[in-house]
Amino acid sequence: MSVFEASGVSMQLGDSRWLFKDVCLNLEKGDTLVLRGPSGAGKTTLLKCLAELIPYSAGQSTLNGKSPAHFGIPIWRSRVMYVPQRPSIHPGTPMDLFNMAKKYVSQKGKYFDDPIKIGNDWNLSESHFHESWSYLSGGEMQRVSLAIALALNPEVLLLDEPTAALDPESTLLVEKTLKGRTCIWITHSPQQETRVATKSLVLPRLSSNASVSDDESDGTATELSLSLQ
Ligand SMILES: Nc1ncnc2c1ncn2[C@@H]1O[C@H](COP(=O)(O)OP(=O)(O)OP(=O)(O)O)[C@@H](O)[C@H]1O
Repeated sequence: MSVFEASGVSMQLGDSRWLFKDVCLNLEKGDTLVLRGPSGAGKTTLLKCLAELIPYSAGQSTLNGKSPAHFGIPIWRSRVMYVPQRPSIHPGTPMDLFNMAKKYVSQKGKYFDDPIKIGNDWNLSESHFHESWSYLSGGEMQRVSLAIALALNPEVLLLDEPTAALDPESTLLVEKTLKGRTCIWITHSPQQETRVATKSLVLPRLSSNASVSDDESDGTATELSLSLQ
């Protein structure tokens, strides 16, 4: 059985144009599905829909055969976790965020990894996790956020250009760590797709002129916030 399945996922914009229509995908354990397509095709929006961070027009997803309603939306978001390309700036330190997020995702038998250990593999030091977010560079922030998401051990990671801010060396280190994680991975790099994909999906651009903000969060989207947008 697939770990994660989505079928018929569609998003119609306010002026009735379709951003994407009837998206179907499935992930077996350990799959990396690369999601690519032109800018504005709706890749980020699709990941947010799959994480149940924003409402969508049609379609459904299941995790281990069970619907978001079965888990409840906050638990779903902790199991099917969206990791934004650019994390928002948070108050406090990355470890404050990790400790806060742990409380939200805590379930019986839940196991957490150490984000600092993960970060060490990516040339980050412990101090990066204990200083204010605002002191981190873009690339440090991206790795720290990703390390926190990994340490929370979601079943499915929804990765929005997870190495976009990284140099080539860090990119390869992150790819190595992510190998074997069940994930959907947005990238614009064909080379990266060749390295990481076990399957691919292209989202075509249906709507050429979408302009409304995509911030339709229902307000509870970010309790966990690695979905921190
Ligand atoms: N609810 C909405 N109403 C209207 N437009 C929307 C809505 N949600 C998203 N859009 C628009 O749809 C487009 C798709 O945005 P999205 O960020 O998902 O694309 P993308 O494929 O990830 O692009 P990129 O590769 O540039 O990151 C954007 O123009 C966005 O503003």
